[in-house]
Amino acid sequence: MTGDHYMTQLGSAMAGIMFVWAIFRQWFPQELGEQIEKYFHKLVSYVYPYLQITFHEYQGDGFERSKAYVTIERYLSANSSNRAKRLKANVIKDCQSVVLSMDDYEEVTDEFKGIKIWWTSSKTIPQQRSIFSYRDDDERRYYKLTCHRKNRDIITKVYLRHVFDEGEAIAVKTRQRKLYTNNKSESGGWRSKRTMWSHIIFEHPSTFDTLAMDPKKKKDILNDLRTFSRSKDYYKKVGKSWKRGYLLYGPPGTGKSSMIAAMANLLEYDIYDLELTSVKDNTDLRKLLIDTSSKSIIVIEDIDCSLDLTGQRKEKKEDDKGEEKDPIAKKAKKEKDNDNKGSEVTLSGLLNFIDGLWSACGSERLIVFTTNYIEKLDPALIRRGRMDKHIELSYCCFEAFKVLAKNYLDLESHELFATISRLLEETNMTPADVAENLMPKSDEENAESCLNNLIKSLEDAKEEARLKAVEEARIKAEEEAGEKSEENGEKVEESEGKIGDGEEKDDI
Ligand SMILES: Nc1ncnc2c1ncn2[C@@H]1O[C@H](COP(=O)(O)OP(=O)(O)OP(=O)(O)O)[C@@H](O)[C@H]1O
Repeated sequence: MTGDHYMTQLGSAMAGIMFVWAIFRQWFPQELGEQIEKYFHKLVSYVYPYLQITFHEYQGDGFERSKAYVTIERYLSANSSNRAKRLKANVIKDCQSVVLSMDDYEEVTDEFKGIKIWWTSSKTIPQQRSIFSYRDDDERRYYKLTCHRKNRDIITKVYLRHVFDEGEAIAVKTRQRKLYTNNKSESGGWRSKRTMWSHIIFEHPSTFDTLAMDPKKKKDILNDLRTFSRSKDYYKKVGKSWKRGYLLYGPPGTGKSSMIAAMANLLEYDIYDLELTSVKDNTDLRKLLIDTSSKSIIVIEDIDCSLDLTGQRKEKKEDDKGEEKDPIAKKAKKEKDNDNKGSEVTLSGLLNFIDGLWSACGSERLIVFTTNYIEKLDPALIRRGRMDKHIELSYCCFEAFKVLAKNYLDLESHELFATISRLLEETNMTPADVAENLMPKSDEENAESCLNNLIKSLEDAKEEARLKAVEEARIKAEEEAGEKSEENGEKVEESEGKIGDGEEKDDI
């Protein structure tokens, strides 16, 4: 019999004796009972110098699994399950991977700073239960930690912290990331209708490797993001909440959404895609903010179109039919009106959302605004400190094209690259359009034909731009000519007027 096994057996025997004693204790006079207990505990501590800590899967009447239990489960799965003889398999991430954990009544050992720790998995089964009422979820599982009592302090203060930290780190690595969006909740009638987050699994393939942009700019953004994610202590030291604002601006199709996905993939954050027009008012906005988690990116796309944030509300359409008499129809109309009523979020509400007191709840968050028209935004909204980094995503340059050629055609160089480089300098084309041209449309197309397609499109775009410029110049010239002839006309009238005046004078 091994020492470990002896320890477990002895532990079980002690627990058994305690159980029997609890039944018979009532038959003993109180003083005698206390004496027996005192000496029994002395005996236990003499023959059984171990400390045991139990972590139950469910606590009290709770329906949610205890966080400590789940974290320990993850820690043991990663650290000790290879030593357990019987394992349970849990499939995660849509059948993409399997996580193994200890099966019931298994025991594994762990070592921490030279100290041995035993972990056992067990379960309690309710006593009164008919065969028909048996359900697997009636069982209540628990983990039991056993260690030598002399190590009590280091185990309770240091080892358990280590287990929880490691378990949480594993959770971050293995969790399925989510893409949230806000919808109006239908429950509770129109009075309590408020926006709530709903989510799907986030699986966007965009990364900084696939993002086509100036490499220097890309490196700068990567450094900024990595520094941010490592700066928990720094933010605490300077007294700032741990969040950072990014403003992404540029024409449609230059990669703003792709960059947000790449950011989330780099930092392993969730995304909250906030549709401001569906947010009822500032209170609703605050509630949504409170419901976001740490390690996330809160995105407001096309912020310039989201709301009229200058303080003016869109005029409510008047119903021409007049007051509704029927109470049911009246209520339905009221509900409809309420639904159609535009968002009442104001600029100050949004500013509060970004950097007010409430914005500090939760931490490690990026707030990203995107716009096609930076000049339309209120300066207060995008000043540094709120939107810490302004990133312009622009038309495709040659360096960005090289990334796309590598992604789409597996090409690092080609004799046509020189022509493409010249044309990209002369013409504005978005990375989205370049990518579309590089994508083979049939089995007959190869890398060279795709490059030729791109060249043709660039030449067409160049010609289109030339014709547009000529047309604009013509219109401008016509306008100027019109203005001049108007001016001349006025001058002639003026001078005729003067002559007229003179004639009148002469007549007098
Ligand atoms: N910089 C880029 N790098 C790689 N792919 C890009 C880039 N820009 C655009 N694309 C491609 O074009 C598609 C559209 O780009 P994306 O939605 O990111 O642009 P956007 O700037 O967010 O546009 P919008 O302002 O209309 O929302 C993407 O799916 C991607 O395939």
